Amino acid sequence: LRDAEHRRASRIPSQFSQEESVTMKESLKGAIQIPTVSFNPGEFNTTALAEFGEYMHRVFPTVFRTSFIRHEVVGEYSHLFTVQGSDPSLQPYMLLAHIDVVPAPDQGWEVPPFSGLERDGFIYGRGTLDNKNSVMAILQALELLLIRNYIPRRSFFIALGHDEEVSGAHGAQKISALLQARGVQVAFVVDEGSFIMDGFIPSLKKPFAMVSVSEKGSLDLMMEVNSTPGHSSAPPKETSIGILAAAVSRLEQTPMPNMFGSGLLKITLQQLAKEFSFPVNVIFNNLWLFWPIVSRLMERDNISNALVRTTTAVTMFNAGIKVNVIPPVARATVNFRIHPAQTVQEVIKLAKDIVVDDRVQYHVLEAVEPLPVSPFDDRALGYQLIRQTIESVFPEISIVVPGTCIAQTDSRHYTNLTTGIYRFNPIYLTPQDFSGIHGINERISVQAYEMQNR
Ligand SMILES: CCCCCCCC/C=C\CCCCCCCC(=O)N[C@@H](CCCCN)C(=O)O
Ligand SMILES: [Zn+2]
Ligand SMILES: [Zn+2]
Repeated sequence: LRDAEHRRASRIPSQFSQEESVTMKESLKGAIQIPTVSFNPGEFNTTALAEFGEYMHRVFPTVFRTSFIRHEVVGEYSHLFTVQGSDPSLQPYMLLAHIDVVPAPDQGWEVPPFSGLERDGFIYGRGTLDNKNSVMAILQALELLLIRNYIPRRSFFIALGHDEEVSGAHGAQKISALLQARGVQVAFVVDEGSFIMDGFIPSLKKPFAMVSVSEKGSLDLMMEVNSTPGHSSAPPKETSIGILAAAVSRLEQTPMPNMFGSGLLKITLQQLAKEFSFPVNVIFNNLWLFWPIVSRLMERDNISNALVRTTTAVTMFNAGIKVNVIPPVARATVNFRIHPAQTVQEVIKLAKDIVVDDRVQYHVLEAVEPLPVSPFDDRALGYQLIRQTIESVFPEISIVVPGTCIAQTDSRHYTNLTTGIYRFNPIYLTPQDFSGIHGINERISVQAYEMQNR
């Protein structure tokens, strides 16, 4: 297609037809109803994952029968689509999303977490934000474009992992190795991991788009205390549970150092400065002077605190076998999210220096270093394309800033294919929405989902 024709053919109209709107939201609901839960590394709901594969064929028939799209199943349940563009001189890019979700017990939900029910303009359910919205929106947009005779100029890949929530070892890692073996290099990758932030900074009323150009590392550290079991009627002064509880409490009470001065956060705030009125704009423009006060303020809130330091979350604690038996062993697992200015080894040392108890043994279950910073200057193709796309789809958004993703994403498995790794979901997110991710009442507004399909 010539350029003008191509532009005409490839454009999705700003309004979807009534029928398209209904189809797209019903398709998302159907996806939520398939419980593709990842429980532990290597422990997935394989029946649901297989069903999800069949479901995609059913709701996106055009994607699967288009001659210039190759579909491959990788690692049994992950999916790789290669969409061949008309201009082979352009380096391809890649869109990522994941099919699996974290578990969701029914308690506390307004509607059952795998019902996909709609209430007051929202679709509820596990995966509506993390991350079946992206899986479905990417394929839905492609389906609609293909129906409108779209042929892309630039080739691209769509990689849908099935075990992101437990490591990505069977999905993303295998897809990345497969593409590397084929000699593929991509211009950039776009994954989940950031949003249009709405209400995250109290003095900023206007939402802003944050594209994550880096990602915190993580460390799952299991701490173990052993003690001699015996009759609880003649207990020792401290049990393994007591010793471990004290160690864990010291970790919780002693936050890791504030790293505000090192890293991207200063750039994020400087770029945001013009969105604020006096005096915050002056403060953000002069962080060399005001950083001590700003870094203190950021510590007050759980989300902004996660941007200034390595966080410590005690997520598992197991001990005891019977009420009248002194417990032989107590184990706790601590999940650290490592600030990009620190390393795994530094965090292990800091943890040991805080606990200072040689009765505690440490076992590293999983460790990932923080990710490098992807380019976000004027010549960075991926960043600039994402920025321009945000500005055109959301004209009311006046600023796009680079940031750091506080969670982990599958994109970390693709550093062998590109240096341009960007994390952004085109959705408005409030702090309340954020609490639904891995929490209760995860939901997406029908309107926001429709926008994600543009
Ligand atoms: C001054 C700016 C304030 C901005 C505040 C930023 C708020 C951050 C908001 C959203 C980030 C959410 C990211 C959602 C992605 C979730 C991905 C995820 O759950 N990944 C898992 C992977 C586990 C892999 C096994 N180790 C995870 O990180 O646990
Ligand atoms: Zn996710
Ligand atoms: Zn998640």
